[in-house]
Amino acid sequence: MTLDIKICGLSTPEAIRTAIDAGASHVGFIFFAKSPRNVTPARARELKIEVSGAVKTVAVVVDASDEFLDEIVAELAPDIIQLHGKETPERVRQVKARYQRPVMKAFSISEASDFDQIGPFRGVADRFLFDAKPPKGSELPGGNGVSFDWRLLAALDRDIDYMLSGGLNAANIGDALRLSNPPGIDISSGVESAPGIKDTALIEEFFKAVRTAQALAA
Ligand SMILES: O=C(O)c1ccccc1NCC(=O)[C@H](O)[C@H](O)COP(=O)(O)O
Repeated sequence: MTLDIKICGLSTPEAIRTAIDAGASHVGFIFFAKSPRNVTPARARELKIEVSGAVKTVAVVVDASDEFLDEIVAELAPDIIQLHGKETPERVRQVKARYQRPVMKAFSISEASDFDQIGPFRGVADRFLFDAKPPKGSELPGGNGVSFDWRLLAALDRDIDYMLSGGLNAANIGDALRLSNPPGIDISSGVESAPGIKDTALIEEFFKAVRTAQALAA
């Protein structure tokens, strides 16, 4: 099975090129004003020029209005919309219908019972993204660099398609893959030198660690 790898919160052409050259399958753009990774729809359109081949663009939004999503879709034309707020199954349905694109719904996980939330979204969202619960006081629902217990994923139905997210980095991705064997992984702050600043050496190091872990598992 091919492992999908999403590098999220990209905001420079250099970081996008590095991520794609290293083997990213997905690149994510954050549309959330409070985030250090925030980009405007117009900036995302410029950055998309760097995205080549089969690499998919992901628009990450938090409880976004139709007006804002209209602008993002008009500018970026993302392949996937990632809903990272408190969107309901009905809202996921609306977004899919209005924009005719797959939706990845994010959930915060800290214990096994947190997976109960996904029930009403099964067959509605195209994919899930399982992220860690934000630390107390964080203004960001994602991009916090914290992990949850990856062993919890072992209890999930095998037909659930998801990306593992939250606090991944070159040092821990080997353990994460070994313990959860996910269909996809997602990383943001683990390849940054400071909040919102992607580091090309850390991106390359992350992919190297992924490839090493895959070779060991083969
Ligand atoms: O990254 C952000 O700033 C962000 C802000 C608001 C909503 C979602 C956000 N990130 C979504 C992602 O998909 C991140 O890659 C994910 O939370 C993992 O981040 P990290 O723990 O830093 O690897």
